[in-house]
Amino acid sequence: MPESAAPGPLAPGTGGSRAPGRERPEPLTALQVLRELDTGPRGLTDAEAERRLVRYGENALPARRPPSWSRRLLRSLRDPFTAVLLCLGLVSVAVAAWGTGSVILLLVAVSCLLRSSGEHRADRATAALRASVATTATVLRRPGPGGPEARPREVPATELVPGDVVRLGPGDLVPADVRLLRSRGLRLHEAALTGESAPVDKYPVDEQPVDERSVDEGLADEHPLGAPDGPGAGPFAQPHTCFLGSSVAYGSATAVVVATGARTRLAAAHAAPGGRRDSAFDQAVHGISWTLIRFMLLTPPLVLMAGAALHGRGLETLPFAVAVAVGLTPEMLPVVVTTVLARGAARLAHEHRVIVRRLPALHDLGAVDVLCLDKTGTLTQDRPAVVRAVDAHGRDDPEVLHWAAVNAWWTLQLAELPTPDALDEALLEEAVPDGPDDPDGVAALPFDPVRRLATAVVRRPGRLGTHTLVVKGAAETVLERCALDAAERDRLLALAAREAGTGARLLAVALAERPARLRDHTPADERGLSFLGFVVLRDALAPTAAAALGSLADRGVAVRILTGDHPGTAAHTCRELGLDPGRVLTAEDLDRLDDAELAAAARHTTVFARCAPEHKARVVTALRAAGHVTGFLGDGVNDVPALRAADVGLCPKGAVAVVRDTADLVLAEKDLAAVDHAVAAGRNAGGNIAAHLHVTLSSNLGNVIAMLAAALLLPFLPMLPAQVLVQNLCSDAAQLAFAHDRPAPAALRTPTRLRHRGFLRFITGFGLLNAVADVATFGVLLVATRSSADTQGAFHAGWFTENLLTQALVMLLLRGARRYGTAPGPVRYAAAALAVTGVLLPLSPLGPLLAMTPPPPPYYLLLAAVLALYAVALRAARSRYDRRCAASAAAVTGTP
Ligand SMILES: Nc1ncnc2c1ncn2[C@@H]1O[C@H](COP(=O)(O)OP(=O)(O)OP(=O)(O)O)[C@@H](O)[C@H]1O
Ligand SMILES: [Mg+2]
Repeated sequence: MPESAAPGPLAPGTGGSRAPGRERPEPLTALQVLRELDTGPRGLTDAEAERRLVRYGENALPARRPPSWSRRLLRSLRDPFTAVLLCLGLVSVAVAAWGTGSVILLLVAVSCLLRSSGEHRADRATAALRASVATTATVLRRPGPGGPEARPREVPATELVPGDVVRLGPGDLVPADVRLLRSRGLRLHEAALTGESAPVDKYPVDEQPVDERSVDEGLADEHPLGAPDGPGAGPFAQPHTCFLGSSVAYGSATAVVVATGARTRLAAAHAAPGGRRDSAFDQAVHGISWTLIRFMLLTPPLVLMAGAALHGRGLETLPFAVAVAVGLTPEMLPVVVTTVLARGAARLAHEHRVIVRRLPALHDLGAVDVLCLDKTGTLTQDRPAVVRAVDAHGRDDPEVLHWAAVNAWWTLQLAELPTPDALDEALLEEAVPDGPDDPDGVAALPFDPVRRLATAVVRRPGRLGTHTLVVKGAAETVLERCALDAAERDRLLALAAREAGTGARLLAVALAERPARLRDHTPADERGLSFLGFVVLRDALAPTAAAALGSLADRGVAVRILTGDHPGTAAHTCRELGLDPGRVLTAEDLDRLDDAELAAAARHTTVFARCAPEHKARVVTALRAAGHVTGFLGDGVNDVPALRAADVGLCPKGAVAVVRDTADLVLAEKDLAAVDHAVAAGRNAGGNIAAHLHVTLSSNLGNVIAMLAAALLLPFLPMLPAQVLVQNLCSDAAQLAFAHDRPAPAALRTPTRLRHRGFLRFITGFGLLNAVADVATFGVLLVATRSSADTQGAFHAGWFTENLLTQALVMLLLRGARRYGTAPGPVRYAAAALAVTGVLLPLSPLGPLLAMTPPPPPYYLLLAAVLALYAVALRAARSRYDRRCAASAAAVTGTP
């Protein structure tokens, strides 16, 4: 292979270096590109592909490789709490408060280490499963130079090399940067590259651009998704090149690989594909974090100013102020979150073969209260079988099946689809029309889920000068294009509805004779057809679908079915699965509703039929806008926009590549019951994270308020900085138990959702209650330590003990007995250990080291009384809170 064939200068195919000075350089023709890459239309030989793999390396983006340890550690520093802690640590070091500084930096280091090891564990747990659903590419390769014809073959996408000839079909990820050689109705999703959400037309250099055609000949009204990208939309605006990071929305193509791995445009642009909006969890945690961080940043200056104004203290209070701010931080939050999610993900992978591709999605899944599902391939097996074929009067007619098979055969042959569509496969199982008396293919427009039609143009033997258009597709779509009067059309629609009502899938078939021509056939030609009949097919239910729907209902997850199929078929499938379909809304109905009306309708509608991809996404968006955390489970290329729109996207094992790449969770077994396990794991994780946050922040906030009050009133510091930090270390260690907690099964029966505002109200209320207990102790201490020799030391020791004991009480009482039952578990043990530490540490040899003196014995009696009162108040407040929550949850959710 000549040096000039290196993909660098050629990729991606503008030939720009040859035409300096010209505005839009003429792109190389397909033939020139093949020659430059030293390959041919039949692809590379196996030996040559191997040589090039050694030379160019694996076709993998640097960003996709698992991150190194150092990178992981650095990444965990980006967490806002960790960053603030780090700043506080540096401030302490700057004012030479070495003790405070080193404790804080130790906290940061431990938190980062624990966190990265959690992530590493989760990655390792899913690595093998990931490999089992890795992306493959359909490539043409030959055994040797003079050997037999090249055959399309699946290889892992990482093994592609420049010069490989690949085939692309609907739902495929573009596996590298490729130049188109041939294409049929190809449209790509380039959203991950350009942000443009509408699919973009792509065509080889030598062909007439599809967008010009569409204006000329009426294709524009066929594609409600809008006009394609114009020129000048950045580095990805090249109609004849498809870039890594995009995926095929419609149509098919044969293309030659021009650049792989790090040499692709995507790698050069340093873009990470598939960036998504914040999920419900991200938003909640983000909101809470920033409120707290504002508080934290405010605390030290407040303490300093108060100290200066009231007691004439100077900068020497800074370490104390910093320690108080640190006391407020839930510094173990990132660790608890990562550990909880990583453990949940590892267990799901191990026990139920579910791959969690984005860790926070697990928490989101726990909060999901509406799950949208597509029908074909998710609830059914997507292995349709032909039952019969009927003519316009419902009589059996083999001719209909024959023409449907002709359409399937020639769209498959001419569109060079890597894999046939399931319906086409079913037709071809009945008959392969490639005998000498069968028609010969001329052109094809493959099926796409927006048009819901596939057309083949054929030449029939003995009919010179005419072409036959063979059209098959959804009943309404085909009938609309037939030359029929309204009454006859209605009669046929009713016939279709009757068949669909039995759960059958339908394909309508129609023909048209047209004078032969050289010019391309377009959708505008699919008019005035003569109707032939229907092919009736049956698609069996997925064996575990009914059970999965049942358990979702038990868990309080409302189910919505969004399908491209006929409303009758969808409703019947629902009934078979034990779900009441109610009134079915069709895409036509949806188009008449504005967003608000749709959100209202989505509350009561279970089935949405005849959905184009955009309709599915619209329903999901409407549900989210109505306040539901919405999941989407789908398998086809028509599900991609909805998967992107949902809070959590899931897909079954058999999903097309782009869906597997978009989904947050992949079920690696063809077993829908795994969804139920995943939801339970999500709620488990969400519940633990929420419990941790509630407990930690309420007691932290209480402590800080009390500490500030004491700092204002006392002539000495209420606690020394070292004491605050040690107390903090003890409670942090105890908090880690939340990462290993096991909620009671009762807690997994409802979605777990963290709401920013409700949460802040909770911690303020319980924080104030905690502060009241602290201030009461403060009074008790002043009385008890009055006669002590070392008043300050005894006061500090007394308060240290009280702080840890209240914290232990909060851990036990605030996480909710209902959610966690009364069985002993990690949190109980941790709380007990914390209480014991609180009592014994000031009495141990460590006490004097931290400048603490044992308080007088009567103090413990008084403290016991304060704690008993506090426990009673805490219990009562928590029960009241639970009752109010239950009432408002019922009012908000209703039955969506
Ligand atoms: N290969 C095909 N050729 C012609 N028509 C087809 C083909 N595949 C599907 N159709 C028609 O288009 C309709 C919609 O198909 P689409 O793929 O959008 O949804 P689906 O697979 O039935 O449903 P779901 O969205 O639940 O997966 C089908 O009901 C069928 O009538
Ligand atoms: Mg599907």
